[in-house]
Amino acid sequence: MSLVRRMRAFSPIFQLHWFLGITAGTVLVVVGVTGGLMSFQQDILEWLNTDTTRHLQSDQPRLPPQELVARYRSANPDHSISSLYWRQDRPYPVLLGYRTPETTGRRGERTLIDPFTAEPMGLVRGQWTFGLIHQIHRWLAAGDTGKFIVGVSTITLIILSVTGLYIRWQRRPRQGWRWLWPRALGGKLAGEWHAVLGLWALLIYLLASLTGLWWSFDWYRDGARALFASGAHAPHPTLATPVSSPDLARVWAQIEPEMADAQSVAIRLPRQPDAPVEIHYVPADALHEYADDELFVHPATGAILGADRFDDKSAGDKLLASVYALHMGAFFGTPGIVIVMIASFAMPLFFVTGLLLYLRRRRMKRRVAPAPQLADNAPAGTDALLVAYASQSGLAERIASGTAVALQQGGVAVRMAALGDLTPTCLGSHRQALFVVSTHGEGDAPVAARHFDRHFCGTGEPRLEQLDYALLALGDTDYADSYCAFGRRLDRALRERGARALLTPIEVDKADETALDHWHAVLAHQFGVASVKAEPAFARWRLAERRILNPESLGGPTAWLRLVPGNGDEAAWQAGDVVEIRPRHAPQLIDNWLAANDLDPVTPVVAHETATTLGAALADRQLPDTAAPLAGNNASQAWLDDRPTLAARDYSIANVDTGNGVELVVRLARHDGGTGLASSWLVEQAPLDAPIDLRLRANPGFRANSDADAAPALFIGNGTGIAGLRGHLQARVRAGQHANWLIFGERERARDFYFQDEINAWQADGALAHLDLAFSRDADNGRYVQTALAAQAERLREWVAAGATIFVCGSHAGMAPGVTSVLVEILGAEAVEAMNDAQRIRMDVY
Ligand SMILES: Cc1cc2nc3c(=O)[nH]c(=O)nc-3n(C[C@H](O)[C@H](O)[C@H](O)COP(=O)(O)O)c2cc1C
Repeated sequence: MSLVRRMRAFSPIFQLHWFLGITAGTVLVVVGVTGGLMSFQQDILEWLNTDTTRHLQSDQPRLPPQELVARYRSANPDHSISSLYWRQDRPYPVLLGYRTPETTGRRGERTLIDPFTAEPMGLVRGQWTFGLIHQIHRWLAAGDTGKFIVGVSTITLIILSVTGLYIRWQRRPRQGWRWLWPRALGGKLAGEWHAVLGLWALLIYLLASLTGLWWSFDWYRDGARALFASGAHAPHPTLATPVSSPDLARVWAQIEPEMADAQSVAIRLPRQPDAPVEIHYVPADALHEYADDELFVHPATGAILGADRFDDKSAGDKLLASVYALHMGAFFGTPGIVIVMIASFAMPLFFVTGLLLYLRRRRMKRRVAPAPQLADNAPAGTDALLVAYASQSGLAERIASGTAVALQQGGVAVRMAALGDLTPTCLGSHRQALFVVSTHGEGDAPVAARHFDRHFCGTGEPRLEQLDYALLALGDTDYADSYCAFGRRLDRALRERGARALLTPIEVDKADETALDHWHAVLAHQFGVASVKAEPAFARWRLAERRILNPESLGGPTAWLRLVPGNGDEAAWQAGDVVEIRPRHAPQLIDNWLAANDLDPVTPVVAHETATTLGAALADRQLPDTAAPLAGNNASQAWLDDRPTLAARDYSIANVDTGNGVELVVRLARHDGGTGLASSWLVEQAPLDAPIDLRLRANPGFRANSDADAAPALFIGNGTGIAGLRGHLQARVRAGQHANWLIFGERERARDFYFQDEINAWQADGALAHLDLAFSRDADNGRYVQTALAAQAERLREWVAAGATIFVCGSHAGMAPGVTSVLVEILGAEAVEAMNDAQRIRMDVY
């Protein structure tokens, strides 16, 4: 079976594993720990009672059984003795079974007596505790209900062991036996330890649970007997002449030589006059300490009437007689007991590491970049204001959501929806709507709204005469031929259907704040609310680490950066998300500009609600070529207030959220006039620890959709596009999703293979099923990622057929259109369109 097919089959098994682990885990922890405590019960009891049992170590001859019985009887004339049991391999009292006229139970009463005096002995210390531990282990100290719960949890342990093995097998690294060993040490690898220790403990858990069921369910015991018992038993002799009172002295005289070096001896006195005395003893060379032989002895003469020896049993009977020894590990001697004990005590470890893994998965799934939450206050029918958005990289969605929340807080009933989730008919049920949409590709709608675009813009039906609307179109004037093309198309289509514009559509070039302020202001006025601005603020982060990834590259330097939130602030994101960073001018540049304009850098001003100096405040403001002469007391402040802030730049987050901040991959942008403001600041100028104004943003077009987790994934990207791909790959590798295929391209393998070690390690561990590299300037491999993709047409078809999602990250110029045309060529335009509609092609291109 190919890897992708295996991955598809794998998911339900994974779900079952964690579901059972979470639900039955607590019971298994209790059963495991109590089982572990019982492993050396005998030794612990002896140790606890050393003062009362020390004399039992003596070499003095012990009283023979008949003497013990005689003395006990004289002290307890109304006790009818039924059995004697003693160990000869350790200092332990004799366990005497008896019945009194009041005894009702089948097993009768038991007491411990001194083997030298027949005086009663109590093993007081610890006995009650172990009794309770035993109760909990078998019944959770809750009778039949507890017994049933333990039984079901034991079955669960079997399923957990088998599914765990299957999961580990599916995720095994390709190389040799390395999957039997954790990849590295460390706290973050809880999952690795969970899997590998689980693998080692697997046989023990299977053994303990398969044998443990013996005591849980009658049907299991009967089934095991039906399966393994031979049915052949030594005949239980009956005496021709009944004996009213056994002659224990004769019996013992007959068997004593055979018992001399036995580990333990049990004598059961007959309850019927025609029954023999039964002797159970464990010979010195027994297979294990529960492999006992049985003798039937004539109660009057001591003659041996028959024997049922462990060695003579069939293999199946031996197995059945060894269930307890197997369960305890005693079947394999002391090392077996120790191993079972360790595995039992390790049960909480599996539960805790499993729970951590589960919580981490949930956290990774749930964590979203901060966006205002909209309460559901929309009444049914037409009265709610519809706020519809179409967003590729999250900006339109965030603006829509901020607008919706602010309006709602101002008392307006609001319903928010993605445009792609609406039908034209659905629009017909609203009287008022706001549209916030961006344009992507070459004048296209964001991917999630393309279906809507095809069916709405152009048909003219149904009519929307009841609808009043306002529209915010996001775009970029660098796309001169298609500036805000989708927004304009939508506006035209709405008007053609008879909808009325509440205001002239507002177009926003490169997230321009002035245009956004205008949008917020007119809406506040239109709906009579105080303010509609609800954009999250930039937070102060810190540059913690920076490394150049491509020293001596033919292209510009590309830096790997790690930024951490300041003041212990919380930050959370999902793979695929982006950060917006507001850049800063180099201090030297500001000094020069201030000097050229004859302004005093230390003039006190207020910026971002903080008192500071003009020089510091200008760091994130757009600087005009020249400043008009400033006069008057408050001139500097008023002038500063009019200076727009520098536009924020988007960067794909290159790592999964582990609480260590965000990682970015930034290339120094070069153009005619020099280097890019933001990139040169991040790559070259900002010193370590420099403050960075940063805002996290959900990136809906590039996050994994809800089905992508379980499906195979193909990652295609070039240059700094590795950032967005790496975030996803890390998330999948951590979640154990190994059906990953990476196609990465840059200039030269020797200098531009970013994250080479990490990628190679994934491949070696089997976490990356395929890796195709395309280095355009390499003599032997000179090609682009789209060429590398075209060369794998067959595999592409197979992966897509298996449900793969395709993630594309990197340049909009060349790479993204090139990849799209190869996809169309290999899969067909219709299939690509269907994949887009199903959100199985995820794009983060720039
Ligand atoms: C690959 C790409 C293609 C784009 N194409 C256009 C375009 O054709 N016309 C336009 O006005 N803006 C275009 N833009 C700019 C986006 O519309 C603009 O960045 C917008 O703020 C994105 O909003 P969103 O994050 O909600 O998708 C493009 C942006 C990218 C990254």
